[in-house]
Amino acid sequence: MTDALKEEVYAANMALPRHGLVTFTWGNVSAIDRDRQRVVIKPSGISYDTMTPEDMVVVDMQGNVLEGKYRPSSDTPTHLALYRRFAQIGGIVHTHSTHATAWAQAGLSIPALGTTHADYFASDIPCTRALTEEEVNGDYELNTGLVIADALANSQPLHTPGIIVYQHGPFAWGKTADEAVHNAVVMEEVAKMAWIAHGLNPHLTPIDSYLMEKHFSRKHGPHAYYGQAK
Ligand SMILES: O=C(CO)[C@@H](O)[C@@H](O)COP(=O)(O)O
Repeated sequence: MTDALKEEVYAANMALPRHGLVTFTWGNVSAIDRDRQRVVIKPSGISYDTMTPEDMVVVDMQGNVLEGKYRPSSDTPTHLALYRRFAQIGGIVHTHSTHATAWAQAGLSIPALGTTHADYFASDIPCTRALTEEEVNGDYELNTGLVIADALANSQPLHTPGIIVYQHGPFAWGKTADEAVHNAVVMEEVAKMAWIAHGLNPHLTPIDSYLMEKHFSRKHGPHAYYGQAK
């Protein structure tokens, strides 16, 4: 595996504590080398304080370790399920960032309420359904990826590059690991803004579709975004 991708994934993982998105060893970032069908991901349970680029783990698309002295992140099957389903995705982030996780625990999608949201996400940030007892007791991480993929089935995943898994937490993605981290930071910020806005005005309404279209299209080009009421 080229060391460049390990360096990129290492730098993206180190951005998680820097942006306050993780505590202890929570969270993980990966990136895919689609030409070689390999994924580089954070090692499981290793402190960000001591982590190095050489600690990044390289796995094949079935999750077999190809390089690395540590176990790959416990969420590796979730990352792989998304890479297999969505060819546009190049990097994935999972965190337990406080406000996005709170919306996940409440079972509520993060509503699109303003232009900060609309600059990055073309709709509400959906909350998945609950996993069934069988899905939880089976391969939980793989089933989490499949539930996310099903929730995104009718959308362009780079138009809303994030989702919250019910009673678990946020996953974000992008064309690169760095873009995925950027989207994860924005997701946490708009989750916090939406929580505060709801407290200020429980009767607030979603962003108007023409304002959503104006902002998202300005950054991402014309698109048929989806999901907004009105
Ligand atoms: O969500 C969880 C655990 O619930 C994991 O993302 C978190 O503990 C990080 O695990 P890894 O260190 O990536 O194996």
